[in-house]
Amino acid sequence: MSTKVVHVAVGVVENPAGEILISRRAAHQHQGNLWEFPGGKVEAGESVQHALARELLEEMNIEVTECAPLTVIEHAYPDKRVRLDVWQVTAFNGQAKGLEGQEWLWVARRELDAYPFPAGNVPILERLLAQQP
Ligand SMILES: Nc1nc2c([nH]c(=O)n2[C@H]2C[C@H](O)[C@@H](COP(=O)(O)OP(=O)(O)OP(=O)(O)O)O2)c(=O)[nH]1
Ligand SMILES: [Mg+2]
Repeated sequence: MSTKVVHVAVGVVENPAGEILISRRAAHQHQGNLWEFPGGKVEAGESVQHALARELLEEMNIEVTECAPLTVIEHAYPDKRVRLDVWQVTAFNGQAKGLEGQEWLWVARRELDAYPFPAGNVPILERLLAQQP
């Protein structure tokens, strides 16, 4: 396996109803068919916050206006290492849309564990479930 770590900006977007935005990875993608928090690779020379804003706009029509770092997770899949730089998006403009044709949903926090996510997401899910009032 390559020792290169893929740096990924990941957004946990919460709406005023307290629901969280999840989307489904396409079958052909790495960790295909699993659910994810929208986001994508940080490009060379780009800040994580910029990548987060760019990816959420490109994938979900969400314009980030307020965000805060939540956690950073390093995970090695059999074929790829990732660093998930996870941000909580607490304010945004725009209506969510699957701009890449992907399925997406607003989900109540306590229902997040009903959706299959990549193994690297386990610590994020634990954090979010622990945060609920
Ligand atoms: N966006 C996102 N990626 C995740 C999550 N969990 C997880 O392991 N990943 C992994 C899967 C991929 O290997 C990588 C993200 O890459 P990506 O395919 O979304 O990147 P991208 O949006 O820039 O897409 P592309 O243009 O390269 O196809 O991080 C998650 O919750 N959200
Ligand atoms: Mg992506």
